[in-house]
Amino acid sequence: MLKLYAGERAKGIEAVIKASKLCQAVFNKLVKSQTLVKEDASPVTVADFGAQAVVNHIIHQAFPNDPIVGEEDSKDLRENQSLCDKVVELTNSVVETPLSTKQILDAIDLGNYKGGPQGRFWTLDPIDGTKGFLRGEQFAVCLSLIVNGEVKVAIQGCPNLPRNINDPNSQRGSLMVAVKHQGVFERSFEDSKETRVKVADAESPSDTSFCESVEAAHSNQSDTFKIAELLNIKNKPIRMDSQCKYAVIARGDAGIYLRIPTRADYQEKIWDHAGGSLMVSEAGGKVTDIDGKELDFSQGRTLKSNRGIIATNGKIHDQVLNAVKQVLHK
Ligand SMILES: Nc1ncnc2c1ncn2[C@@H]1O[C@H](COP(=O)(O)OS(=O)(=O)O)[C@@H](OP(=O)(O)O)[C@H]1O
Ligand SMILES: [Mg+2]
Ligand SMILES: [Mg+2]
Ligand SMILES: [Mg+2]
Repeated sequence: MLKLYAGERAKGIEAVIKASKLCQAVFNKLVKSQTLVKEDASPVTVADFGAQAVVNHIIHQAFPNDPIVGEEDSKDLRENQSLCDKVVELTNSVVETPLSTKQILDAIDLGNYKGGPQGRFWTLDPIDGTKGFLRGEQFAVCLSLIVNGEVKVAIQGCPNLPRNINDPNSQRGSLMVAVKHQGVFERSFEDSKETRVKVADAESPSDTSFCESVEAAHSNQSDTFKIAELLNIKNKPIRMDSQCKYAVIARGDAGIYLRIPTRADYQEKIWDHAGGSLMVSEAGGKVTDIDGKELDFSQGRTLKSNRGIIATNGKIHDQVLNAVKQVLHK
């Protein structure tokens, strides 16, 4: 008998592999001047648009009734012909049948769904960690399926992630695949052989290391320093862009991922955390916000009822949560 969500899992893998290839192609011939800067000061490149067009097109063909909550929209492309032409060329280099400009812009805008508590929808971050992507470091193509507010399927392509975190020269490229109640698996982009992964065994925070954003604006690094000190963590933090941090927790490379808000008014986006939270919980870990509340993906495009993120191997979650509360409530 076919497993639950087998079709969604397979299509998701196909879409994320194609989008990841597009991102790598852009990186290899990237000209910095092609980068636009959005209002929220996060950069967006032709690869973000192209990857969203590819994934949305493939998902929409396979599941025409499913809405999509995607990070990007086509507004900037509709106002910039040369940028638009580049996105069209790139997209058509990875899809099977060439698409018209209109089809590509419309595919990008399929990502305009508002989300919410009922029914099923996909959420896509075509490139998470755009800044890492531009530096040739970590980024991820993140796609998940949410049903009645619960994340059921997560596919995350991490083209630059070393398979062995302690060996930067080890093979790069990790594709993480999780389905609720079916575990989380890692594979390469070329070979479909999957290996089940699980979180680290550490019983105490001091036996592990923590990871956090490269960008000080995304997580308060002076607070995380104090939290690590309180938990007696001697290892240096692993600073890494993107949801690759969740993959690192799920694979057991680190025991803690902290994302401590730097501004009271920032609402985390669902596409930045949906896939990662399923991966970590399916690997045996735990993900909450900094108040210990479960992440609530039924609130629309953002996690408006949560503040910040704590992801751990599970066993040490309460200890980490207590330390976070102590430091933040001082
Ligand atoms: N102020 C603030 N606080 C928290 N998060 C923010 C903030 N501003 C932006 N973002 C989101 O951060 C996403 C990238 O997260 P990372 O963990 O990769 O950050 S970092 O690149 O390591 O700095 C990034 O995702 P992408 O835009 O997909 O790269 C943003 O959605
Ligand atoms: Mg962005
Ligand atoms: Mg993101
Ligand atoms: Mg993004």
